[in-house]
Amino acid sequence: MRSLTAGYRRRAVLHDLTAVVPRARHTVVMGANGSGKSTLLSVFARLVRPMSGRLSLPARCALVVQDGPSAQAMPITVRQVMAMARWKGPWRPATRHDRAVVDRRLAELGVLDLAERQFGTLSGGQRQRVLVAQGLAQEAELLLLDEPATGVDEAARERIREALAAAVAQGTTVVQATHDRRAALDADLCLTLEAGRLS
Ligand SMILES: Nc1ncnc2c1ncn2[C@@H]1O[C@H](COP(=O)(O)OP(=O)(O)OP(=O)(O)O)[C@@H](O)[C@H]1O
Repeated sequence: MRSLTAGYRRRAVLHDLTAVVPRARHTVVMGANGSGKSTLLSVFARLVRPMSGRLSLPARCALVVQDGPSAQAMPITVRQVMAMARWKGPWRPATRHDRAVVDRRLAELGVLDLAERQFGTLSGGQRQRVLVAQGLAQEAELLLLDEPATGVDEAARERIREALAAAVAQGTTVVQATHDRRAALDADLCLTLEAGRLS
């Protein structure tokens, strides 16, 4: 991104950001509440359009949003949440390969045994792991995660760390917004936002 400015309606939240996010590496975005981390991920996910500046993005990206009431209210099973990750259109049913990818990702995050459960009945940490598995199952070039380790215990956090490291080793570019200093230490690059500017 070069001289990137973005925000909502006419109000800029991110100001004049210039940085290179390295391909097939793990980048973390840190900063205080309201500094613009989620907004930056939304720009990368093409949900928020830049007001000015330049941005070059890979074709396919996946976004793991923060768990919240709307996710919990979905009346669907974990397996159906995962099916969304592999959805290719109404006339293209899931293949054996799709099912294998889903099972592998659920197992990787330690939640395969929850596959038939209603998503909304899981604990917060279990839902969070399913959402990370859903992001990974999309096999996108760019994987964006908004505070994926919020509310998860140390063992689950470790699973998420390992799963993201494995994805990076396989060529995925991972960008993660986090308040977790440990995640920042493990990352290849740390972008720090202060009131919408890179510091
Ligand atoms: N949909 C929206 N419409 C208008 N303003 C928004 C919207 N989303 C975020 N903002 C504003 O943009 C600014 C940055 O918010 P953002 O959610 O990007 O910060 P953050 O660093 O992710 O915060 P947190 O650590 O609390 O998740 C805040 O002032 C916020 O009020």
